Amino acid sequence: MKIVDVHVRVFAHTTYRHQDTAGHAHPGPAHKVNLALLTIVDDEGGEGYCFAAPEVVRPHVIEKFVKKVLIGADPFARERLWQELAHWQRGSAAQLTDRTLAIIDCALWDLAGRKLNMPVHKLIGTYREKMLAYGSIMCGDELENGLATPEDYGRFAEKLVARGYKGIKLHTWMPPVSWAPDVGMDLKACAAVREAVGPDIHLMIDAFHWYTRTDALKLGRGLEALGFDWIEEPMDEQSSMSYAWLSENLDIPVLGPESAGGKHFSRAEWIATKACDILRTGVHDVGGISPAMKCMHLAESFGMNCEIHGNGAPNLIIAACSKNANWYERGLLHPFLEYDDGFEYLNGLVDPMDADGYVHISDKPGLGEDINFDFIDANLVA
Ligand SMILES: O=C(O)[C@H](O)[C@@H](O)[C@@H](O)C(=O)NO
Ligand SMILES: [Mg+2]
Repeated sequence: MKIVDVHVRVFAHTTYRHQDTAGHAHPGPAHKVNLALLTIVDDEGGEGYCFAAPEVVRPHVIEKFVKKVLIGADPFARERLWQELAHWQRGSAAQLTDRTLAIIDCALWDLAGRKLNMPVHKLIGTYREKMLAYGSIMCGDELENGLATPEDYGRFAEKLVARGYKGIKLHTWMPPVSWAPDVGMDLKACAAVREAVGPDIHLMIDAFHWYTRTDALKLGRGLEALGFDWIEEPMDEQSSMSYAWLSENLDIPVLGPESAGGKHFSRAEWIATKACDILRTGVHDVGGISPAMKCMHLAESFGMNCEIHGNGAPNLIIAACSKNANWYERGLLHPFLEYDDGFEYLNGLVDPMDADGYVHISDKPGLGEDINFDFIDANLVA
C-alpha cells in the first residue's frame, strides 16, 4: 500500500468568533472565514482527513515538502514519515512548521482508522471512554454583559456550573483591552468566580502571557488563597528559567509549556529544569497525535500529569488514551456564544458533554469526526 495523493480543499463557513491582535478569540457578528480540509489518498482508495488553517497547508508547503516525503510511502509508516518531515523542517527556512506536521500526522491516523474501521483511540490504546471537561472561558473583553467585569465572569461561571462543568478556566483580560494587563483585576475576576461557584468546582487561570516574574508571583500567591488548581502561561514561555524560578517560589502548580516550541524535546527540558509542576501538550502545538502521546508518556515517567491544550477530536483522542490527564479543555466559551451549536462542516459535535460534565469520546472510525462533505463541496473557495 502507498500514498498516491495529498490534496487540500479550502471552503468558507460562518462563525461568530473573531481574533484580536494577540490571536485570542472574542464574539462578534456572523462572518465567513476560510478553513481547509487536507486529504491523504492511498492506492487502494483509502482516505484520511484533517481540518487545518489554510495557510498551514498552503500549496508551497504541500508541494515543496509534504508531497516530497509522502508520495509513494506506506501510509501506515506514520513514525517514519513524521521523523522525515521533522528533519525537513531545519532546511525549510521556517516554512514547514509543527502545525503542518500535526495536520499530516492526524490525517495519517485518520486514514488508518477509516481503513481498519476503528476509532484512533482504539489503535493507540484506550484508557477511558469519557473525560471530565473544564469550561475554558474566552479572554476578557469590554463588551457590556460580556466578560468586561469580575461580576460578568462570576455570572457566566454560575451558568457553566448549571450546564454541568466541574472545572472552569479563566482567560483574563489582555491587550488590546485598553487597561489590561492588571494583576489586581485578574484576582478580582478569580475571586468573583470562586464566590459564585463555591469551593468544590476546580478553577484554573490562563493569564496575560507576558507578566514579569514579580507580577506572576503576585498573581500566583493570590490564586493560592482562592484554591486554584494551576496557573498557566503568566510569563513568556521562551524563558523556561523564569518558570523554574516561579515554580520554586509558588505552592500553586505551574502548568506549561503551551506555546513554547520544541515539541516533546522542549517539554523534556521543562521537566528536567523543574520549570513546571504539570506538563502541557497539544496536538497542534507539538506536531501531531504521535508526539503528543510522547509528551504524555514523558510526563507519566516523572509521575506528572500532562494537561492537553485545546478542544477538537485529536486532542480528545490524547485524553482518551492517557491516564495522566484530568481534563479535556472545552471551549472557548463566552456568554454571547452557544458552543453546543457546533460547526456547519460537521454533522455533530466531536465533544458532546453530558449534564455531569463528561465529554463522551466518539467510536466513529478514524479521528471520529462526522464530516459534512456536501457542505464543504458546496462552499469551496479554492
Ligand atoms: O491563542 C491562545 O492563546 C489559545 O488559543 C488560548 O486562547 C486558549 O486556547 C488557551 O490558551 N488554552 O489553554
Ligand atoms: Mg493556555
